[in-house]
Amino acid sequence: MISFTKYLRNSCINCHLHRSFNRSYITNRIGHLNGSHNTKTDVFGLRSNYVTIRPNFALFRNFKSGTWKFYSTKAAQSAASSGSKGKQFDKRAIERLLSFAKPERWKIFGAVSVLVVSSAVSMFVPFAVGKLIDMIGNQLKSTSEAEREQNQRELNKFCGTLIVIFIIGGACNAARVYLMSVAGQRISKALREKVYKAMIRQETAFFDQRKTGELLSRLSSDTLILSDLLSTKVSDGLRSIISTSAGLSMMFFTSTKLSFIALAGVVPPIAFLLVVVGRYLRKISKEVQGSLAAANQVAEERFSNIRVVKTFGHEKYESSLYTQKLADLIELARKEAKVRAMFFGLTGLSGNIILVSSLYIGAPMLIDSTLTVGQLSSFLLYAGSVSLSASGIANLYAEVQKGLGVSGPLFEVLDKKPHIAYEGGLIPEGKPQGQLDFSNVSFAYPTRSDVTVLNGLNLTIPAGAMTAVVGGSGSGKSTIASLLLRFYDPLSGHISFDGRNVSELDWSWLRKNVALVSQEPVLFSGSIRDNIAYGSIEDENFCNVPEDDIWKAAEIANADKFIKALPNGLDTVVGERGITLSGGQRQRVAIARALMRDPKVLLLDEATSALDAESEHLVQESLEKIMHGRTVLVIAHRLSTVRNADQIAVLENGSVAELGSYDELMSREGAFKTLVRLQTFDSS
Ligand SMILES: Nc1ncnc2c1ncn2[C@@H]1O[C@H](COP(=O)(O)OP(=O)(O)OP(=O)(O)O)[C@@H](O)[C@H]1O
Repeated sequence: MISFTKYLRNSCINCHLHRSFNRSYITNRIGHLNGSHNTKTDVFGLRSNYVTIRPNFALFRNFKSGTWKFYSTKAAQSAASSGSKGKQFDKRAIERLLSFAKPERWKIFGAVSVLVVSSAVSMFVPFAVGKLIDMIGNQLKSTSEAEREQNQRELNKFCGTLIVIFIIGGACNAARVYLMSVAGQRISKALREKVYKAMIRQETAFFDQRKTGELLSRLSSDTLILSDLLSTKVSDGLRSIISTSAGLSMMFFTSTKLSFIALAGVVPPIAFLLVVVGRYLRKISKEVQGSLAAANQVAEERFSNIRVVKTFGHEKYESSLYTQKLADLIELARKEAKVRAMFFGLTGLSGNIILVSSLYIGAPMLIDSTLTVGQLSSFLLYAGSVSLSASGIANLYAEVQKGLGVSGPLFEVLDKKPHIAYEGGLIPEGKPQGQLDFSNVSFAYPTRSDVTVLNGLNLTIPAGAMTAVVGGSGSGKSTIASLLLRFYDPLSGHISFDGRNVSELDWSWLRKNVALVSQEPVLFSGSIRDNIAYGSIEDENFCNVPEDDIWKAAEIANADKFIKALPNGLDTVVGERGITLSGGQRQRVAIARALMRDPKVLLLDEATSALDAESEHLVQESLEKIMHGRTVLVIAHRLSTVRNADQIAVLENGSVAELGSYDELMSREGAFKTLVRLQTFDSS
């Protein structure tokens, strides 16, 4: 892998992506063709990414097997245009889609069984109508009273049988709809569960690279399209297939000659259209979903930051932005509608052509008595029903193409293995001490890989002591906390906890022992009780956390008094992101939440910087109470807060420029003193 990376770096000198090539870039989607960016990663229609390393060759990586292969780019492109590998992808994708329906197989089997019965009943109708017409004709032609009575008895008997058959058909139809919609709901639930699970386990970089609206769209609308396809659409499609086959058989049974003539001119062009339009619909459906996700993204982001919108009075602008996104969506939907309309118009036209030509050719057959009026009527009704159900098949085909278009991005999420393993890893025995070491750590954010944030950083954070990290804005102070929590992994070097590389440690063990209280803590929209209990490690569902423990944490965090003063106490609902609490109250609830797990290491990302003097005092007091016996790393944005630190590290150009106590650093003419001077000057 390393030699390959170097090879790419050397061969793609114009491209910054390849210059900063690393494993995650290869596994993420990059497509370069002949030196230029090409975002069409699915050249083979397979789950593979490719990069061109010479004008005539492309390198592919198969997502599933993880293997790399060389292909000539020509072969790759012709394979893509011929769609040969695309068919392989279709087959695999369809198999995979069907596997989602597998747990509901008995419901689907039941639905298909009743579907066969209800379709048989529907197909019986034209035959019955033809027979009724002929029976009524015989009745009219009856010459004697006895013959008329006999014909009437037969007619009554036939009508009675018909009613029973129709009741059975109706009941079967109702059962089919019920079973399929229940199955659809359950498939949708299972799909959403799977996708949500896959998403939430991804590393932080995954969320940096994607927008919330896009993820929500995948979760809600894409899964709905697929479950609808696997239940209702498949069931309707099957009904159409059965009706078409039965209708065609009955047409041939009624008159072979008439069937051949009527169908020959219509079926081939329709079949051709079906394929062309289906492929187009698939492409456009993917675009429609993408556009819908973009519109959702705008709404989601604006609603969750509604105060910013209100502060700047940009309601009008935001409305027009959303309207613009909807206009993009409508434009695509209009294209889709046009193709669908053309297609269904043509299928309708073909149905009418079949009807008229059958009448035109059938009339002489009535005259020479090779066909009765009843038979011709049955034939016409069968032809009508075939043309209707054929458009049902076309619809199924279109829906399958749409589903395939949607399934690609969804499968991508399901298949994506998080770079940072969620489970497994080492769980050290005994009580942790809490010593942290950064050894030669270099780091760049995955979304901005060409900007080095930490550059060979070395820092030891002794157990049980307080270390402060200071530095200019954007110098990487908060990044240190993110790396300690393994939101990201360093590009090189390593971070250890009690001498053990954190990348080897069990993730949840690490999270139990390292807690973060950040500048602007976010609470969830439940009650204060729920929010504090969220920090507990004793109870997985946080419902049975003892109230005493919650009060104890609240007391240490100086939150107990304000909670008691609220009419609903611990059960006060805090609103989305804790919006109904003041900044200081939110901060103290967040401290109580962190305390619930009694962490050995406490990361304080300037927890008091956003507060007024009184709140700051309360929060500071609570922090001092909880620091004892823990390793504390304070990420300080204001230098006045670091006087009590055992050591202060000054960050500059991604590494530690100075290290020492407050007095030591102030006695030198160094980076820290310059920072203090700047800040004193600023504040004066
Ligand atoms: N998720 C991210 N993706 C890409 N770049 C990021 C991300 N978070 C931070 N950065 C960049 O990394 C650099 C260091 O950011 P960091 O938040 O660690 O700085 P800081 O020292 O804590 O700054 P401040 O004191 O202003 O909070 C900045 O240039 C910032 O723009």
